[in-house]
Amino acid sequence: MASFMIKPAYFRCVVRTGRLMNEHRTTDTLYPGRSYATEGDNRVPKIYTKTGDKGFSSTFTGERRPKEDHIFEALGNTDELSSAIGLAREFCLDKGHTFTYQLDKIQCILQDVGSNIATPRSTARESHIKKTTFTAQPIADLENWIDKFTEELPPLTNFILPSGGKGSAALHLARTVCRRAERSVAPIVRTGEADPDVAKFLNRLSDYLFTAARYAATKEGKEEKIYNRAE
Ligand SMILES: Nc1ncnc2c1ncn2[C@@H]1O[C@H](COP(=O)(O)OP(=O)(O)OP(=O)(O)O)[C@@H](O)[C@H]1O
Repeated sequence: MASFMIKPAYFRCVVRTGRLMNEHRTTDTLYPGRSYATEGDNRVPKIYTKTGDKGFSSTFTGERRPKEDHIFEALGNTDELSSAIGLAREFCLDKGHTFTYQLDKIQCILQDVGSNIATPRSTARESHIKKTTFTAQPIADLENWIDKFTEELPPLTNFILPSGGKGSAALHLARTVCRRAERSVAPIVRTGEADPDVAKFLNRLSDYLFTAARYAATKEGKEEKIYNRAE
């Protein structure tokens, strides 16, 4: 019988299923096609299944694809993005920035992004689609946060170089990873395999990260380096 457990590995495929041990665990790491622990099963599950050793892995729809498939590329980039945001968040927490709750929320949304990418529409059943639907609300949230930051920022008059303190520089780095995630998601969305709002979210997220980086530098009173053309 198929059942599910938590796997704290690097990519997190969010599966909302009635078969979960705890219904509220909607952002846990769950993998399709696995034999997972069920309620009352006290065995300590192993993190490795070895099923990926030959260079193939599974989509949420159960397809086996080579690890260099554009789906795993996009999943890896999304995962890297969440890690980069996690690091930036730590630096921002150290400085007492009040917007870190937004980074928390974004990391959760990135789980949903991953779930949507991991569920190619061509092989998805209705139940898969239902569990991995991506909504447009997070895009509106990002726009709202960007607008609020912008109200407090000096206008942009020069090219800004990644700088402005550790939090700011880390947010800039996350922005560049976000751009890569966006590039890798583009072909998947174009072929109709993932939701267009996923691409839209990533596009808006890089603007958010840019603005948040500037905001962090401003609040910390740190100088943002600007581009100077070499004479
Ligand atoms: N190299 C990778 N980059 C990005 N995503 C991956 C990669 N490998 C697997 N995935 C995705 O992440 C999910 C969980 O990763 P996991 O490491 O469990 O996969 P695996 O390599 O197939 O299995 P195992 O590590 O147990 O042999 C997979 O089901 C797949 O969707």
